[in-house]
Formats: sequence, C-alpha cells, structure tokens
Amino acid sequence: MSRPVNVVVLGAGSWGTTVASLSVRNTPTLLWARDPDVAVEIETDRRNSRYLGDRLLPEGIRATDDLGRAAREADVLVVGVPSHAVRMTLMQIANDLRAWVPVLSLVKGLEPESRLRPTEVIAQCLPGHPVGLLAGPNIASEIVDGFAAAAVVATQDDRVASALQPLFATAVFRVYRNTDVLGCELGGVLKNIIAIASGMADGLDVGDNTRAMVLARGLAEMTRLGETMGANPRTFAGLTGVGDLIATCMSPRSRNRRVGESIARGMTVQEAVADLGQVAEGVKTAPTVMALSRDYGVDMPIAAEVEAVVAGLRSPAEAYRGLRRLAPGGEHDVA
Ligand SMILES: NC(=O)C1=CN([C@@H]2O[C@H](COP(=O)(O)OP(=O)(O)OC[C@H]3O[C@@H](n4cnc5c(N)ncnc54)[C@H](O)[C@@H]3O)[C@@H](O)[C@H]2O)C=CC1
Ligand SMILES: O=C(CO)COP(=O)(O)O
Repeated sequence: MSRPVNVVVLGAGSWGTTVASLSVRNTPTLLWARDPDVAVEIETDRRNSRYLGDRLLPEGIRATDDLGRAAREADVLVVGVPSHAVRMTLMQIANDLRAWVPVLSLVKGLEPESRLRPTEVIAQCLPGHPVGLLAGPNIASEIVDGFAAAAVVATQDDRVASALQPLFATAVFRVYRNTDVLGCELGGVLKNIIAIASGMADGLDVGDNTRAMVLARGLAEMTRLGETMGANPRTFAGLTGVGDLIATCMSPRSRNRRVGESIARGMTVQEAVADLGQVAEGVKTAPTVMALSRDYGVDMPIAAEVEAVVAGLRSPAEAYRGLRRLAPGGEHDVA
C-alpha cells in the first residue's frame, strides 16, 4: 500500500491556515508558521487566534516553525505567504525540497521589482518543480466556518491538477481545474485593485450603480490586460476572474475592500493598512500592475486612479471625479 501524500503549507496567516484545514481532511498536513507562538497555538489549541479568531481547526492539523523540516516533509508544497515574502522564504528551502514535488501558490500579488507573478517567482527559486496555483472566490473565515465555496487548481499540465484536486476538495469545497495559469493568476491579483476602488465607492456612499460600474468596467480592464499578456479571456468570466472579483468587491470581510473604504472615510493609506493588521495585496500591487499596463500598452483607468490614491497623490473623491471625466469609448474596445 502506498503511503499518504504529505501536504505542507507555508504561511500560517488566515488563508494558509484555512487551506491546511481543508487538506487535513483528506491527507496529512503540516503548516509552517514564521511565528513560533502561532505554531504552538495551532498544535495545542487547534486555533490561530491572531488570524482566525476563536474558530476551531480540524483535528489532525500539525504546525511547526521549522521551515527546513517542513520542506523536507513535503510531497506537495503550498505557498501561502504574502507576495513580498515568497522569494525569501523559498530561497531558504531550495535544498530541502525533494525533486519533482509540486508547488502550489495561494498568493494574489506581484513581486514589485521584477513584476513577476508568484508562480514565476516559484519557478525561479525552485527550478524543475511542477508549479501551479489554487485561486477563486475564497474569503478565508467563511471557508473555516464551513460555508460552501469553489476554487480552481491551475497547472499547465492538467495531469498535475488532476492529482492535486482531491487533496483540497471537501463536501462543501469544490475544486475545478484550468490549464490557463496566467489567466487564473492574474484574476486573483487584479481583482484586489478593483476591490480597493469598490471599497472607496462604499466609503463615499456613492450607491450600488456606481459599485456595479466599477465592478463591470474593472472586469473589462482585468480581461484586457490578461488577454494582451496571453491569457484566455474566458478565464476572466470564471471563478478566478469575475467570481473572485464579486466576492472581494462585495464582502465586508475583504481586506482590500476595507482598505479602500477606510481611505475614503478619511484614513491615510498607512493608517488603513495598520488598522487592518493583515495583508491587503492590492495596495503594493497597484503600482506594479500600472507598470505592466504601460509595458503592454493597455488602458486601465480604474487601476490608475487606485494607484494614484495609494500613492497619496489623489483623494478617493478626486479619483471618482477623474473617472467621470473620461470619455467612454466602445464597450469592448481593447485599449
Ligand atoms: N485571506 C484570504 O481570504 C485569502 C488570501 N489569499 C492570499 O493569500 C496570501 C496570504 O494572505 P493571508 O493568509 O490572507 O495573509 P495574512 O495577513 O492573514 O497572514 C500573512 C502570513 O504571512 C506571514 N508573513 C508575513 N510576512 C512574512 C515574511 N516576510 N516571511 C514569512 N512569512 C511572512 C505572517 O506571519 C502570516 O502568517 C496573500 O497573497 C493573499 O492575497 C488568497 C485567497 C484568500
Ligand atoms: O482573495 C480573497 C478572496 O478570494 C481575499 O481577499 P482580501 O485579501 O481582500 O481579503
């Protein structure tokens, strides 16, 4: 009889802990926490109170603060640290990971200097390993609470996704597959910026029509950039595109949406991020996305206004006035 597959999740924030609590229902799972106190609390109390409050995690979940040990145990490695920490975390384990171990990213941000997507950073740090991602409309706390949700495992080789799919699926967590890694990954990255704009709309009390406009035109921007970069435009109509966009723009629990709302209600960007105490990837990713939009010659007016707001160059009210001044073109114009 073959032994079970060991899933190792790096990053015991809200999402890494949640994904570990899904996979542990199917297979042995070890979670790496940078903070030893978090690892101890997960092992002894089955809670991660810093990120998931009082919620009880499933039985069998194990945690460690020993990164090398975690990497050596992995048959499947899941990367759940924020985008700014991916490279430095993986460089430390390049010699600990066994050959061919598949690596799955949960990360929804870009590396600022290189403009690389997380799967590209992973491929650089861990050459030779199959790389993919798990993404979709997945607000962590709702999934730990047991509400139904769905996600996509995206890998270039569909056989790898087929092998990974059952490790994360549960009776209430449906896992689909997609071979469009670029499209799925960009959806998760870009929706964070539109969610900041949506939060700003909420903070300005501008109404649901405005919010729907931001959502629909935001999706148009996401799809334009994705298609120009080589993604399948249909991917943006799926779970990792419009699905994640809706969840993040509408949910009171979305950190990116909350940052936008806090800024519109008068906080500085720094105050809004500090108040959150968790990662809001869209804040750091907005300038990198705008650099990409310039590289590829793609017009992204909503992202441009969000970039100006997070850089402190415009207030949310000015950003919305700026958007109103734009002359609308054809609804499906590509530039
Ligand atoms: N929370 C959610 O609902 C979802 C989050 N994501 C994505 O998952 C990624 C991780 O986010 P969350 O777990 O939500 O963040 P979080 O803010 O809840 O936790 C961040 C975790 O990363 C660790 N960390 C921070 N800096 C680090 C460093 N330099 N080195 C090593 N570890 C470090 C922290 O100690 C903490 O454990 C992000 O890219 C996020 O966009 C994706 C889907 C859902
Ligand atoms: O990606 C997410 C939901 O799919 C989480 O969004 P936030 O990071 O804005 O909370």
